[in-house]
Amino acid sequence: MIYTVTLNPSIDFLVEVENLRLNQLNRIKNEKKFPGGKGINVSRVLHRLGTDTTVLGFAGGFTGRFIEDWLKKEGISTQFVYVGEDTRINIKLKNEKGEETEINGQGPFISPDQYRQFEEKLLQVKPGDTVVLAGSIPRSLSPSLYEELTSRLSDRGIRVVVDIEGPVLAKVASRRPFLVKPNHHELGQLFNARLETAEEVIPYGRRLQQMGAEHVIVSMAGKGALLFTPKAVYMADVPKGNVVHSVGAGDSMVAGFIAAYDQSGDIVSAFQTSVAAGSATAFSQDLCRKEQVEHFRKSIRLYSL
Ligand SMILES: Nc1ncnc2c1ncn2[C@@H]1O[C@H](COP(=O)(O)OP(=O)(O)O)[C@@H](O)[C@H]1O
Ligand SMILES: O=P(O)(O)OC[C@H]1O[C@](O)(COP(=O)(O)O)[C@@H](O)[C@@H]1O
Repeated sequence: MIYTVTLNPSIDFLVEVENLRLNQLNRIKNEKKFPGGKGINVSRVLHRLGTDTTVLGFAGGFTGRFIEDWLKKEGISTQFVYVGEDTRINIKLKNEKGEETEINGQGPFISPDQYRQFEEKLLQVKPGDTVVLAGSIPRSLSPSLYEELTSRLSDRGIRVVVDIEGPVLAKVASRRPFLVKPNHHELGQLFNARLETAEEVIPYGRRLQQMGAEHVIVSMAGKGALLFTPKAVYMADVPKGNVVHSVGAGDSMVAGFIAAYDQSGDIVSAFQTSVAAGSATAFSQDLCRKEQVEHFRKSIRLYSL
């Protein structure tokens, strides 16, 4: 079973505004609401790809109910711990030029007792299961929580995948997760470097892997993606297409990789599916669908570097 952890879920409020002007009234041209948060997106894509998954995390108020109801309708099992304040709403704003601006909320307060309830549920996982720890850690919880959970779970034979930005990423890498997936900007921030090209990314991807992560995927939006395994480095082209909204594209990569690896045990082929899923989501309003992933997968070329 693949368990995803979203400590800070969200409703993603996608809005399109033409000629956005500050200090004036703007009207929305198109709007959509989706359940969001990295682990939740991973589970939604896993489910679409036919892989069993359970969502863990915290949910509160009317926004928390919106997410839980949506997942239930899609047939995805959830084990949320309920909290007193509302789950956050994240604004994803797109203008007429296709530029995307994100404003993410802080999220509700989690009490020590609520955290204990969550941990009890999480620690029921068994050797052979996969746990995805993804997205920001709420301010009321320990910033070292991902590192601690990665060590505890990995030591028990559980495959741990982590998607987090900031200094926590380096600390988590040293606890030997199965996979980490920063984008090139996040990787650059970690090492205080400006990374734009694959050549620039490669030494830093290697460094992150040498810190302890078994596999590293570095996505570079429309410029391709890199996979670092213990034996080799691979580069993938991304398919060309019209980007509708890239929210959840990175999460779809994580889901595509896990779903394909779960089925085939082949890392390189899983990377191909991962890129196909990322791009299929970027080319969609909501997350990708299985047929799209299968379609794009065929056109992705891989190079061993
Ligand atoms: N312009 C684009 N064209 C094709 N694919 C894209 C584009 N932007 C994003 N993607 C797909 O989404 C994946 C993740 O995008 P990226 O922006 O790097 O990550 P994140 O969503 O984590 O910030 C890419 O590897 C690619 O597969
Ligand atoms: O927990 P964070 O870092 O605030 O990120 C949450 C946001 O990330 C998302 O999961 C999207 O992530 P990606 O675009 O990187 O795949 C949104 O659904 C959500 O609003």
